[in-house]
Amino acid sequence: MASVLTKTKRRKVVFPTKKELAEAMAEYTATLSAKFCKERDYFTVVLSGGDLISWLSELLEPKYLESIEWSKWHIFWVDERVVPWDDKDSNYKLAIDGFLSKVPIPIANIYAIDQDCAALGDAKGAAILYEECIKRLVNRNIIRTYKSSGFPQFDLQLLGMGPDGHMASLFPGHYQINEKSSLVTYITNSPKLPPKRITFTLPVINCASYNLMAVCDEAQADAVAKVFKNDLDLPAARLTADTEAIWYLDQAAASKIPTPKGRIFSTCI
Ligand SMILES: O=C1O[C@H](COP(=O)(O)O)[C@@H](O)[C@H](O)[C@H]1O
Repeated sequence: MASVLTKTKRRKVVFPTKKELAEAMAEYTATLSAKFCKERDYFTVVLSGGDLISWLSELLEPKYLESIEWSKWHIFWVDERVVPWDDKDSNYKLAIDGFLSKVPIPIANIYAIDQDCAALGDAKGAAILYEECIKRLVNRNIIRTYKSSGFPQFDLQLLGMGPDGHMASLFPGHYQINEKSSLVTYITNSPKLPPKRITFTLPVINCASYNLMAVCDEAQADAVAKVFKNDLDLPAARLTADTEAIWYLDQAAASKIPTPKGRIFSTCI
């Protein structure tokens, strides 16, 4: 598969509180769910780990729980820690406990890291099997492909960023950020524990139709400011999308980005 870089501009919305950010993220997700379920009968959603999962609980409000066509959702992970499924560090466990067990998405539509590789700590094997899983779903037309490139195109990815500017398990200064041909790669010396992880590669991440990056708290403010100064040493600064790459920030996370005076909500390109 040839590598692809899309060029959608980065946009941000700053919310006064985390709660308002979470509400907007739920509304954004529900709107896209309606669009894609209507257009193609499937909605492919990619989750990350971290704080994001707790914010997703806004989707458990009755207005969403009752209206979303959950049976059409297909769930993937942008990155996963290579630990047993029931380990406290597992992104799968985090999402199951905090969100997926509370919505009627068919279990067959939830595509976790291979259970045996996870239990054995086999990062390379897990990456190979996850890539094969994605390719099978492309062949079944559950996942679309990006134009003529053959790269998978997910409908919506919900992403987070660490204080060092990592997104998914693509870390600053680590070679995985430069991978151009694989769909899924792995790392065995992640600077953030646990050390073994698998991750979508940048071309896959940037092929998604919609990428929503949600970041809260002051600990991330320096990294957010660097992203908005286009410091490409930070993997998160390389985030684009086919249709929209949008950053949802709370005021603390956005506090070091210079903004015009007197605006609480700001949107900039
Ligand atoms: O390790 C990880 O960190 C990032 C960021 O997490 P956050 O708690 O700072 O939001 C997360 O997006 C990624 O999926 C996870 O594996």
